[in-house]
Amino acid sequence: MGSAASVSETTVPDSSNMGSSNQQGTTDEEIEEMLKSTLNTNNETQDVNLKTPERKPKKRRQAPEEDKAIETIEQLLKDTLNTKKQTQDEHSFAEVQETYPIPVIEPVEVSMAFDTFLHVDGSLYTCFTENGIMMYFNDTKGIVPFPEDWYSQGRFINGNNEVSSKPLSSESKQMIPSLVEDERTGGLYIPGRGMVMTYMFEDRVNICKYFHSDSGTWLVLPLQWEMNIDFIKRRVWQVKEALPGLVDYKEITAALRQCKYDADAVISIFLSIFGDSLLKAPEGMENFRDTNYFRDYLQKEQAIEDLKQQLKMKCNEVENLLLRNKCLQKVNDHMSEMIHPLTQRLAELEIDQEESHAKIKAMYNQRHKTLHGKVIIKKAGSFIEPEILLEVSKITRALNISNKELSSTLKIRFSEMEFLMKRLLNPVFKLMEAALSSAQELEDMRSLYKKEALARKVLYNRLQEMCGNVRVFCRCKGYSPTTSCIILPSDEELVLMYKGSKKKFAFDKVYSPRSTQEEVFEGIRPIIASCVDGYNICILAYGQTGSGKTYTMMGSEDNPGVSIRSIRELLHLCNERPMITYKLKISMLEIYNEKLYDLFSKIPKSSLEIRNQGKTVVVTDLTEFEIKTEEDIKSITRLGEKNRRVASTKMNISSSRSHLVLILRVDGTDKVSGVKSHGTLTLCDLAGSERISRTEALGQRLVEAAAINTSLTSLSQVVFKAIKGNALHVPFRNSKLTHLLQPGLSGDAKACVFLNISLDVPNYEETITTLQFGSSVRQVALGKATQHVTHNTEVKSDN
Ligand SMILES: Nc1ncnc2c1ncn2[C@@H]1O[C@H](COP(=O)(O)OP(=O)(O)OP(=O)(O)O)[C@@H](O)[C@H]1O
Repeated sequence: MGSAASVSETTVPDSSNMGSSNQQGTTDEEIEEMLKSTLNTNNETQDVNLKTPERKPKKRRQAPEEDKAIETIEQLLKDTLNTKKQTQDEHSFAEVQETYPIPVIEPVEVSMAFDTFLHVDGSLYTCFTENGIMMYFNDTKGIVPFPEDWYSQGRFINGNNEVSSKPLSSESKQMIPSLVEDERTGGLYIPGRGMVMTYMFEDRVNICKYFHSDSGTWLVLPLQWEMNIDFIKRRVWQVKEALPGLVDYKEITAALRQCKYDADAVISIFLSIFGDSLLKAPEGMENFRDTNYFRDYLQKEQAIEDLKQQLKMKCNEVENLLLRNKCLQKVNDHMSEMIHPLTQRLAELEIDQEESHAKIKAMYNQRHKTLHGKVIIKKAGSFIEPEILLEVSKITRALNISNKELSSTLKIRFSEMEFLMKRLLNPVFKLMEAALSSAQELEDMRSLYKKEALARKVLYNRLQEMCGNVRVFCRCKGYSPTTSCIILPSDEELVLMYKGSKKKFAFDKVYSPRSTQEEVFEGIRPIIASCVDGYNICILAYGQTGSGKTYTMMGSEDNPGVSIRSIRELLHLCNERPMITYKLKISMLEIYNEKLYDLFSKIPKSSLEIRNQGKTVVVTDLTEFEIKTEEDIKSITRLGEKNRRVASTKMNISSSRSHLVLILRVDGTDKVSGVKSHGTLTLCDLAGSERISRTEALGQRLVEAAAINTSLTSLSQVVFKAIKGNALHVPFRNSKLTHLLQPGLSGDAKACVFLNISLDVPNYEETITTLQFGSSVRQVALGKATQHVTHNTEVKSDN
């Protein structure tokens, strides 16, 4: 804003006028800088004067004293600087002053009164009165007379912010001296405005600062920047709206800053200064008259921002639409692909339809022609209504279509099947070839198997033959070192000592009293296997009562004997040969008093008859049970033992007085070769062999003993001796026992005899009898064993 000021010679800078900070402690550099700036200011003033030639003479003319004073100061400063350069000393300004004291210039009351003229167009001019003529500083022309017509086009403002249509300087002269005396008064040349007086007012204002991150401090915001703050913008706009005559936003912002950003205060100040002239916009600045301009600008800015957002959204939408379009394009392509065959089909159908129409038309025409002879047809009763004809034609068409579709589907299916058949044919051929070769292989293996099986049997029996068809084992019971009469020097020898004499016996195996049931069974296990191959086997236990025959043959449930183990072994062997189907049948009988009793019979004591059937013997009505499992063995033997007649004697109350015979028939059929085999295992627990005199039997017991003796004597003296002597006739029928055992004791069988003896001296007589029996049996050669096999259901036996 313009301000009235007076400049006198006293305002020339000196130490006292440089501001409080320059009074003390100012360095020489600072002083030098200050002096230079003062000089520059003067130079600038001169420059300005040079630039504005009109002004120069006026200034000289107006203030020769001032020029003189300036020259003096200039000279003084130059001298000071020169001296400083010469001495090169860093003396303080005070020292310099001391050395070169500045001459005191008496203040001359030469003052100029400046007024600021504010033109309605918003321009500010500095005016002053020279020789009664109002002059002003023109930026281009320099100092020129104040135009008369401007008086009505603006207002004068003095230092007290008083506004008038006439210059006020003369009126405000009274206050100038007071300002001149004040330390806070200063002068400043403003290009285009001239020399202005400045005064440091103390006032409290709001200051808009910004944070300077480099220095970390708050700095005052430059005016130009401050104008861009929304808060300021709104207030500027408020002022501008109220005073359209104001065109300088910077000026308004500065005023706002001074008035603590109170827009109303600024408006009132401007109004008080410039009056009503600011209420309308200056000519040529109509745009500013539009009070809504600023608001519009803000609104437009906002609108632009909104539009930008909308544009962004639209862009996104367009992008989405493009994507969708792409997808739709794909769908469209796909549909087009699908439509193509359909269109073709439609064209075909249309052709069909046309053909059908033509046919119908032809038929209709035909019918039309026939209608002329309607009477005749009607009479003939064969007239067809056109509607029916049309319906029939429709159905025919539909049928034709479905027929075509069906035939095309069938064609496709046929081609598919043909393709599949072609693919399958190869593997099928390969499979057939493989099956044929497998069948061949199977056949080869079968014949090989037959050969192998036959060879195995032949070899096995050869081995058995080499071992002998009759084997005698001796099993001893009860041993006491004091009372024993027997010594066992080896596994196959036995020495009987009595009254100083020694008798040595040799058998296939001698089992000591410590031998277990398992060990005893192991001795006959190889012979049992022959039964499965179709041989007759006979196992006997011979010995006096209580010598352990029943123990050896039957044993107990927990510790079974030879019979039970043999049946188990047979069962096991049968199951081991899956290529042969076996049937294992068991019967149990006893021979008591030369009579046979079926121990499985439901009617006890029924006597059985023995009949010869060729080379074999058959017991009539003998009960047989099939054995499939071990459980069967247990339950069946339990049943037999239950029925067994047991009579007690003096020597052994649990001793049996009958011969117990178990007969097992093993019938096998080879699944591969069809060969059938028939083997028999006869297990016999003979009755006690003791002498009658020792048992002291009487009555019934004596009859029993006599029967037992008969059968045993027959067994030892008749059968084995006969075999040994190669007699032409063997009297098997002398006793029921030898008759029943005939198949197992004949030349084609294999026999095992267990001699059960007691080692105690009191049993010496009976023991030696048993051992002699065994020895005589061992001498028997049974001849070559014969296998009972049937080839192709034909029975072959070479007895
Ligand atoms: N080797 C042995 N080890 C242990 N105990 C045995 C042996 N031999 C037989 N015995 C036992 O001796 C007793 C008589 O045996 P066992 O009944 O077998 O004789 P036996 O010759 O069958 O008589 P019998 O002719 O009167 O039937 C039985 O209690 C039996 O358990």
